Amino acid sequence: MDKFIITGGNPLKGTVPISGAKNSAVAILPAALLADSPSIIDNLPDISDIKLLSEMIEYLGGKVNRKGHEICIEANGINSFYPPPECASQMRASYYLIGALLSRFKEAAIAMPGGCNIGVRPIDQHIKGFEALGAKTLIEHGIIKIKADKLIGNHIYFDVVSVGATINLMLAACKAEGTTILENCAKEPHVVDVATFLNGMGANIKGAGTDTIKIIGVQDLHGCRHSVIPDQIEAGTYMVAAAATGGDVVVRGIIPKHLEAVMAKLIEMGVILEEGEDEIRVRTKGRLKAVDVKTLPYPGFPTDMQQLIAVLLALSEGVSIITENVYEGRFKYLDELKKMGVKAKVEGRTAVIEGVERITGAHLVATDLRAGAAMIIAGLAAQGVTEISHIEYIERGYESIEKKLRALGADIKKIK
Ligand SMILES: CC(=O)N[C@H]1[C@@H](OP(=O)(O)OP(=O)(O)OC[C@H]2O[C@@H](n3ccc(=O)[nH]c3=O)[C@H](O)[C@@H]2O)O[C@H](CO)[C@@H](O)[C@@H]1O
Ligand SMILES: C=C(OP(=O)(O)O)C(=O)O
Repeated sequence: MDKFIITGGNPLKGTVPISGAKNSAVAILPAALLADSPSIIDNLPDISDIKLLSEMIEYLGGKVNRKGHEICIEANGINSFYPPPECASQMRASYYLIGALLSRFKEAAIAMPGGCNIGVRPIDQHIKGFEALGAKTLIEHGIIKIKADKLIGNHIYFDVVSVGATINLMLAACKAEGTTILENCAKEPHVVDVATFLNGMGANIKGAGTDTIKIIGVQDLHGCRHSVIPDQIEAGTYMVAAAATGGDVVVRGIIPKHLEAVMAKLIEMGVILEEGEDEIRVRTKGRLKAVDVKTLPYPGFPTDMQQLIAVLLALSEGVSIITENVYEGRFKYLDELKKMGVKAKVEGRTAVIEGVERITGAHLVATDLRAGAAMIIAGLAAQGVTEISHIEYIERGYESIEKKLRALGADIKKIK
């Protein structure tokens, strides 16, 4: 089992390139299965979720050819609709194979998705949507079996704002007969990115990025070229790491607009930000101030940044309150951080964090992707040595994190 060993105390300095967005890329690969000719996707992040998804597509009979950050996907050879359950259950985004296979082949059988253990993560809204298009579903022995004679457009209202359900229904509806209207949709940048890719393939999707998406079904989709948008959560991670270590870092290759909620909170804390066209410079002067944070769907403060900003709040002056509105189980990591001297109390969906002046290195277990990244930031800001195990969670979503941090002057190494 690999571990990260971090000796804290070095302020991060320099420029860090941001990779393609995990949550966009994991939907775009399944979307490519809808086309009857190859698609070429670039700016693909080199992360384990993408490797696993590529393996599942190959297992189904698709051709996947990856060179660095570019991948070519050809789906005409697909002859199985049953990805290995042990793979599908390892990651959240395997649920996009349901929408994609249903759309093109009218059939799929997929293990219930896994992903970060951050609370209850049902997929009832996905299933409600598929059924509204005419599919029949059966869940047996942990496998979702879904079939349709044909898919017919419908009016679907989501009871909760869900990224996964919004994207999955775009996948399922874009080749359905007639028009589908999706209401109460997620508006995250990755929803827009997937719609852009599908429209590039010949789909007719309007309104992605707003509450209502209209999809007029088309018969055929063709492959196209697409570049994945930058990962705003990876960018936010390095921004917080820069601030937590009192560094001076330029986060480059990003879309600053996607980070507005994160920037607003950092500015409120006293972080100095300079925004360029595709970059943000992050610096600090003196101790940061405590602030309250409430997570919300986009354009609100992203839940995926909650664990990361918590480390900064833990080192700030005063008491901060975090309200986690998306996942009720996303505070487990605070128990690990307490080993470093972090002061926090959790009650339901609220965490009260009392800022301390210093934290100290400890042996920590990464409990999920962002928890692991938060532990890295804490280790970089702490006095002494921090050891983090179960880093496979971190590698699900961060490309070469230790190399990028080392290039910024961090003392971090990966050991077997
Ligand atoms: C692969 C991927 O893109 N993962 C992201 C995606 O996860 P994911 O797509 O799983 O998250 P959703 O947006 O669907 O979940 C939002 C909320 O809706 C609830 N819900 C969701 C679907 C459903 O059918 N029923 C239901 O009740 C969930 O329990 C949660 O409380 O969006 C989350 C919210 O921004 C992010 O934290 C994840 O990083
Ligand atoms: C929760 C996350 O990922 P996933 O939905 O893939 O588990 C995340 O990216 O923070």
